[in-house]
Amino acid sequence: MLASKGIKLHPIISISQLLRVLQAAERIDAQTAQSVHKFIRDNNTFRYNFTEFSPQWGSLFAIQEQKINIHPLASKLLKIIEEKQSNLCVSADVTNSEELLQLAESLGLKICMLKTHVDILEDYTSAFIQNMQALAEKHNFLIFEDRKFADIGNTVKRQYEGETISHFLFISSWSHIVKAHAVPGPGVVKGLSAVGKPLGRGCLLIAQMNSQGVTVCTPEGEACQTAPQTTLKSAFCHDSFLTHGGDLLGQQYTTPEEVVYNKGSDVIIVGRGI
Ligand SMILES: O=C(O)c1cc(=O)[nH]c(=O)n1[C@@H]1O[C@H](COP(=O)(O)O)[C@@H](O)[C@H]1O
Repeated sequence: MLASKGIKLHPIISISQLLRVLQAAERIDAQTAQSVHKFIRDNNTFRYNFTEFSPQWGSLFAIQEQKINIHPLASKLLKIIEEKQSNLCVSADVTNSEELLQLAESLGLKICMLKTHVDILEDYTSAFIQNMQALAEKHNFLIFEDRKFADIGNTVKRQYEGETISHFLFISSWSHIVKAHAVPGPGVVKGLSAVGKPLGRGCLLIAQMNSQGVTVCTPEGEACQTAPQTTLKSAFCHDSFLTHGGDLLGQQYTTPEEVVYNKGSDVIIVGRGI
């Protein structure tokens, strides 16, 4: 009705955010917030074009449907998503290896991938890696080390095969997938490929980060095209984050609806929200 009068509405805050703010300011109690949430859920008249969740909306599923060859690891990921009916990747940004293993044990059955930042672990050891690999095997998920490589080919190659912080990380020896910024150009993929391809590893190229004030945006298609055909290609181009809002350090979240329905993401990454 408003649109017919030339008035365009733009949301500035979601009801969930509003409830969080009111509750934090002690203007409403938890019970009221919960009952409003329930009311909205039960009376939601907005419907997407899709009637129920289906991972087939993702770009990888579409590529697979067209019978185009995809990276074996991407294929494995799709299989896991289908088998487990889960496209959830948990980002376990903890600093203690025991805590990380516990997370992997308790969430393992429900996720398709576990994303790690081993460079923030205070007690990284090779025994920890072996335990993590055993859990990935047991619960059928992929390990995705979020080492965002962003340098010339020769440097990332060395970082990927070795790299020491307090211990040698040897990321290529245990992580099924790693991440790289597309910004340095094809060299970064070539460098990673030299190490990862013989091991059957995959690489996700970041086209654009979600953080506030982000300055670089590589068009997604372009980012993927710069990956040479002969090297390991990006396993998927989209990833995103659950819930609205953010944090005080520039993080910005979006909703599963937005990332799966509107952007066609294959996988949703969720960290602290879990
Ligand atoms: O590459 C990422 O995973 C990533 C890209 C991006 O644009 N923004 C982003 O937050 N991330 C990662 O996603 C995770 C988000 O964690 P939470 O903010 O706790 O959900 C962190 O591990 C970030 O490193």
